[in-house]
Amino acid sequence: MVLPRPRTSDGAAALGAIAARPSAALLAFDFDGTLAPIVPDPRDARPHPRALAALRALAPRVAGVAVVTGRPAETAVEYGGLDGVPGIVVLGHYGLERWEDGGLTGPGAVPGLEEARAALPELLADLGPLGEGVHVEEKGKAVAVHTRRAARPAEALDALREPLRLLAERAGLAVEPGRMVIELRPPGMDKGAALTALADRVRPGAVLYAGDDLGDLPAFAAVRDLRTQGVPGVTVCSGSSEAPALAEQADLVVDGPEGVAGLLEGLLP
Ligand SMILES: O=P(O)(O)OC[C@H]1O[C@H](O[C@H]2O[C@H](CO)[C@@H](O)[C@H](O)[C@H]2O)[C@H](O)[C@@H](O)[C@@H]1O
Repeated sequence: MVLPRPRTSDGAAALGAIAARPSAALLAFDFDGTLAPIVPDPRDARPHPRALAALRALAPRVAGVAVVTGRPAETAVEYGGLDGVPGIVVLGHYGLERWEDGGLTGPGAVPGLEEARAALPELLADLGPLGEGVHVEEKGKAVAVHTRRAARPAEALDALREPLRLLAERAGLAVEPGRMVIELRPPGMDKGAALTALADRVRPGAVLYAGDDLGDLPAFAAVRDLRTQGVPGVTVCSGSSEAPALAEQADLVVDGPEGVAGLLEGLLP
C-alpha cells in the first residue's frame, strides 16, 4: 500500500519517520468518525473492519497505540473490540479514564451531573417540534444531547447551544460540542492533555494523531507542541463535511474511516 502524502512539510517528515522506524512511533486515534463510521444511533458504532485489522497488525510493531475518545473507555473497548489490539491504551471521557490490560482507572461520581440530568427533559420539551428525534445519551460520567436523528439536525443543535451552555454553567460542567451533538461533561481534561501525558510515558520518536471532530483540536495542538520539543508529529483529519475546522488544521486529510484504514494499511510492512 502507498502512504498518502501530507500537505505540510512537518507532517510529511513525521509520517516518513514513522514509516522508517515504526518501533518508535506512538499512534493515537479518536473513535467515532475516525476508526468507526458515523451512524445515526451511537450504540451501533463499530470500527471500520479494515481499520481494526490494520491496528491489530500494527500494535505489536510500534511503541504505543491508543484510542483517545469522548466515550466511556469501556464502551469504546466493547464497541471497538479493542481488547483484541495488543497493548492498546484507551483513554475515555476525553482522558479522564484510562483502560489498559483489562483494568479501568478514573474518577468517581461527577458533581453537577445529576442536576444537569434532572433539567434536561424540560429543556428538550422547550424545543417544541424541533426537538422531535433529539435524544440523550447517558454516559455515566457525562450526558450527550444528539440531534442527528431530528428532522432538522443543524437547527436543533443551534437551538440547544445557549440553553445547554447555561445549564452547564449552573451545574459546573464543561460543554463539548461535536458532530450533531453537545455534551455536558466533567471539566478539567481534554484530549490534548491526555495525549501529552501519554507521550510523556511512551517517549516516542514520532507521533501520529487522527481525529474527526472539534474535540480533537486540543490533541492536534499537543502534536504541534511535541514538535517544538523535537518529536516529529503528524495530525490526520478523518474528513467529513461536518467539521471543516479540523481539516483546516490537519497535516493530512483522508476520506473518513475508510481513508484512515488505508493510511494504517500503508504503514504495514
Ligand atoms: O471522541 P469520539 O470518539 O469521537 O466521541 C465523540 C462522540 O461520539 C459519539 O457521537 C458521534 O458518533 C455517533 C455514532 O456514529 C453519532 O451518532 C453522533 O452524531 C456523533 O456525534 C458519541 O455518541 C458521543 O458520546 C461522543 O462524545
